[in-house]
Amino acid sequence: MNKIKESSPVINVSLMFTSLSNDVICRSAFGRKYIETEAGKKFVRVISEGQELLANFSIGEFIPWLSWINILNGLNYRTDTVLKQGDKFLDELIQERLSKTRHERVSIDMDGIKALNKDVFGAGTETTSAFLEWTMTELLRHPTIMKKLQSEVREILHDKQDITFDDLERVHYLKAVIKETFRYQPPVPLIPREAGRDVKIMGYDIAAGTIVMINALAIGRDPLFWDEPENFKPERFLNSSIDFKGLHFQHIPFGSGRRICPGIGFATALIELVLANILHKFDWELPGGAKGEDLDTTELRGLIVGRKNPLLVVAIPRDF
Ligand code: HEM
Repeated sequence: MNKIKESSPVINVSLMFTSLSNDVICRSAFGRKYIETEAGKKFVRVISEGQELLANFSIGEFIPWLSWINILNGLNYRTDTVLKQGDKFLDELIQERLSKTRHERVSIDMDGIKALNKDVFGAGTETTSAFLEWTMTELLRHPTIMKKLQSEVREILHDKQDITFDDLERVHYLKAVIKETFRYQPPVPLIPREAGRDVKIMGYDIAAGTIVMINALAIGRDPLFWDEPENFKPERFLNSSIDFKGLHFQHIPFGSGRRICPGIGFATALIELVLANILHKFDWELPGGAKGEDLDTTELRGLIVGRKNPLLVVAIPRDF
């Protein structure tokens, strides 16, 4: 909150959300912040490039005898470089931690530790910051919803500075806004699955081993399940039991089944806390009196879909 106050009136909130989720995940996964170090910044770039590469079309995966194309177009080289750079950062980090910690009953090898760290960092940072970006985008595009949400948060929190998890039990409209953003703009729109055996789904034969993409974005905007799906309307969740915890298949921003996102509780707590804080303590406007409806909403291409262009906003601190 202090960083927002100290920054110039126009804030790049995209950058702010990225460094915030990096800090929180690094402290949980690695035990300390890394974003301010050169190595940490490089690792963030490596993870971003890794996400971008994952979204690339790799012809060799679909037509194995054409996999030489991945050599010619540089895909193999880029993938190899990214993997090596990520490995180097984690090697150094783990060695540093091992030298400082007493490790008596360690039953996990280096590759295991690295894989877990990569999983948590890769899956937890960009998803969370992309989600926060989209929530602020939609709130700025819908000033009435922003006002209603701020009224709720401020009525419940009064002049309280430190928001606790107990306070978050009572912010029902905030929870509805979060569910609606997940429906309207899920940070992971496509969820991959591999068919474990030959199956027939809705008349289609799917052979064992086929990769199937489940389109969470399209499901979230399907008029079969949702009223006015193209409108951002958090009220739809106020008297509804529909949640995103994997039991309601029309709303699956975290996936579902045995591979559902294990960070769902972590992410939800973080998102609620961040949004309650920034909406309680600041008013938000677009620079130069720009109107919300004109706000650019171009998406970044990738496995995790955030905004293509950073979100620039004016933050006005509230007097308590
Ligand atoms: C807004 C935030 C987040 C969203 C939208 C999100 C979404 C997802 C989705 C859709 C999947 C694939 C699930 C499936 O295949 O059914 C996934 C997997 C995963 N997520 Fe998240 N996630 C978020 C935050 C986090 C956080 C904060 C962490 C860790 C602290 C995390 C850790 C993971 C891991 C490790 C996997 C892989 C699980 C596996 O393959 O078994 N995620 N996430």
